[in-house]
Amino acid sequence: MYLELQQLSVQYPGQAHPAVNQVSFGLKAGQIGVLIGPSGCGKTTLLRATAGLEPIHAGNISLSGALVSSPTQSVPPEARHMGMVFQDYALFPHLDVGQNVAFGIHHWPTDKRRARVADVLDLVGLGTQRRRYPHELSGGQQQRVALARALAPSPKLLLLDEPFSNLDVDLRERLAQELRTILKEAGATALFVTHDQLEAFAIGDLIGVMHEGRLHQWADAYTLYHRPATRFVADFIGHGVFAPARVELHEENGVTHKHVVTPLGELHGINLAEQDRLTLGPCDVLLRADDIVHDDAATVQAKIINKAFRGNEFLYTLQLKTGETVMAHVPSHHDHRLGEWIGIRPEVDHVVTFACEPASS
Ligand SMILES: Nc1ncnc2c1ncn2[C@@H]1O[C@H](COP(=O)(O)OP(=O)(O)OP(=O)(O)O)[C@@H](O)[C@H]1O
Repeated sequence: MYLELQQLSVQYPGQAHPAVNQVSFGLKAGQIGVLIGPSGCGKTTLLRATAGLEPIHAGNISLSGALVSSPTQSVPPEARHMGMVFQDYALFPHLDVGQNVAFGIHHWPTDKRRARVADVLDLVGLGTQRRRYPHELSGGQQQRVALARALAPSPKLLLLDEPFSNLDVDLRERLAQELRTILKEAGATALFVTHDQLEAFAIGDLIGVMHEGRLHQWADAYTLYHRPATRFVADFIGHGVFAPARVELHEENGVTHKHVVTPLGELHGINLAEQDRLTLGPCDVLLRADDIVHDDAATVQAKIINKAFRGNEFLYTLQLKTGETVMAHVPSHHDHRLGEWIGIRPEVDHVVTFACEPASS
């Protein structure tokens, strides 16, 4: 691995619990990793430890085969050759765009420096803005200047901490796509922190979900969504609910299968690898909004108790006769009223179950 964190723990003085607790993951050169999790889960602390800005208490961090952090050894931040981009663009207001971008390479020979500034400004789409000052630029443009400045010295690793959080939602989504393209073109290895899933999905090759200092899962977006390793990940990523269910044996044509009995009916056709993972008996099954199909012919009826228009579809919150609540994505031409009963059936590609948890009061 190019960047490797092993059993990393960081604890602030006077705090009862570590802010980062035994976290391990790796990135290959050129990969983009994203850390996502609720406020206070330890994302920024992990990023700062990687940059060498926080001492670590256990474990180690290595970059490009060299140890940069351990409890007894720490390469100073400036010697790690990492670039950083934060949410406040931190541009120098009295320097123009070109001078801002040249800041980290001021010791380079003039010709080489000019060429590099022009290259990275082109890369971020600001090739014609070199002479402008930060206050003459939009927030999105300023953030691209900050990115160009961080990329200019060709850092070994780029660290980005919620760089778009001061920007409006539309711009954030566009910049997230652009950022991925720019980083891939630059061949940069990057670690990005956000609390926004869409941003994480748009940017990351690998995404780590953190909660209370722990890394619950480190995987690509598809796996996080379809194979969440913990209840926390299942809950945090995507819309869905846990419904009480039972894994039972079922015989058909002399062959025994496992199937899952849910309040919406039985989930059949579970592939063999998935069946192996299922333990017989009671469980909670994850039902995502896209696992529930609206079907007038279905035997299970549910009452619409909430609906949110999302352009091409509605997100309906539905209550079953048995009292459970599920969610469903339904094409937006099926515009039903609140309180109406509609037919639904499960169409689950990946069955995800967890051990039962007592219902919270
Ligand atoms: N300098 C500090 N001293 C003591 N505790 C701190 C310090 N910085 C952060 N913490 C605590 O460490 C934990 C992790 O904080 P951190 O800022 O890493 O979380 P985060 O996931 O980045 O949150 P956010 O999304 O709100 O920025 C929190 O409980 C926080 O209160």
